[in-house]
Amino acid sequence: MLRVGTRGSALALAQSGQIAGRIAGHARTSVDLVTVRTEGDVNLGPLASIGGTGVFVTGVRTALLAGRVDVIVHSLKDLPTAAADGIALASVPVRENPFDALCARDGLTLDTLPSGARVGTGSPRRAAQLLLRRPDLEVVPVRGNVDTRLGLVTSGTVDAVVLAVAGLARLDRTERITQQFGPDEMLPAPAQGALAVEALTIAADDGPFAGALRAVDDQDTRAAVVAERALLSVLEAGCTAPLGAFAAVHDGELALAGTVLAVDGSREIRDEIRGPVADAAEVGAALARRMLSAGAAALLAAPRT
Ligand SMILES: NCc1[nH]cc(CCC(=O)O)c1CC(=O)O
Repeated sequence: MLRVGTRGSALALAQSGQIAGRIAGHARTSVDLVTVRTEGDVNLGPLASIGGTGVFVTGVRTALLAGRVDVIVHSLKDLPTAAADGIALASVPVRENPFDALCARDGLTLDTLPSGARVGTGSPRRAAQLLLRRPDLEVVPVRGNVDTRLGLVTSGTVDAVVLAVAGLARLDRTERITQQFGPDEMLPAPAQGALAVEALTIAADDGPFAGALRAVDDQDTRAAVVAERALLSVLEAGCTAPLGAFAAVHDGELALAGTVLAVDGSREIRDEIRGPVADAAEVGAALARRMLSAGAAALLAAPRT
């Protein structure tokens, strides 16, 4: 039996159940999904005021450290960049669609939304990139799960919301997408669309599920998210910073694009780099240093309103 710790949201259950089934299949065993309620699920205040996205992770990690579960599954973009003592990133499964999508009323797109249209997002990164291209839009802060946000469009509270394609796909809601953004329109959050499977370090190296965890690990996805998260970490930007990053492996080479913006979309520092897949962390750090030379720190330090 593989005991899998996860948050209890519909999205978390959908993605944890799927990857747990793959790991258990390799280990020829069954799955017990153990749901953990976290501070981020209970407290629906703005994320920045309750300790950032780390609030989703701590409770689930506690279950792992206490031995109540064998592995835990998170959205990798919700995982703080700092490593946790005794816990290993045992597996990074192949990433699904990493990009964001507009889910608007009446089939509207970023180009056809009327001036003053209300677009719901709680993400400074999404807000800044929307306003960079359409300063005439009104960004409305929203929180809650994927269906809650889609419901705001249905009810007419907002004209559109921006959500990760991966989350919409895992919940079978892609029919609500009116425009998929490419990297030129909106760079995703570091590691968006990727999952993280964590295990105790000793178990990841040598436990009964070590082989199965290695079998579902995808090296190209791991290199891409390592580069994206190295950029985030060297820029010392938290999860609420207006920062986007996207890396992919092409012909054996890693290509990474990054952006840092003023929250109101009035300024952007954007750059791209290529480098060896084996040096993913250094590729991300090198791009971060270039962006810092171009003035990124001033944008990240700007007061958030
Ligand atoms: N911020 C919450 C969150 N964390 C992970 C996803 C799903 C997409 C993913 O796996 O990155 C979402 C929803 C969203 O951003 O639309």
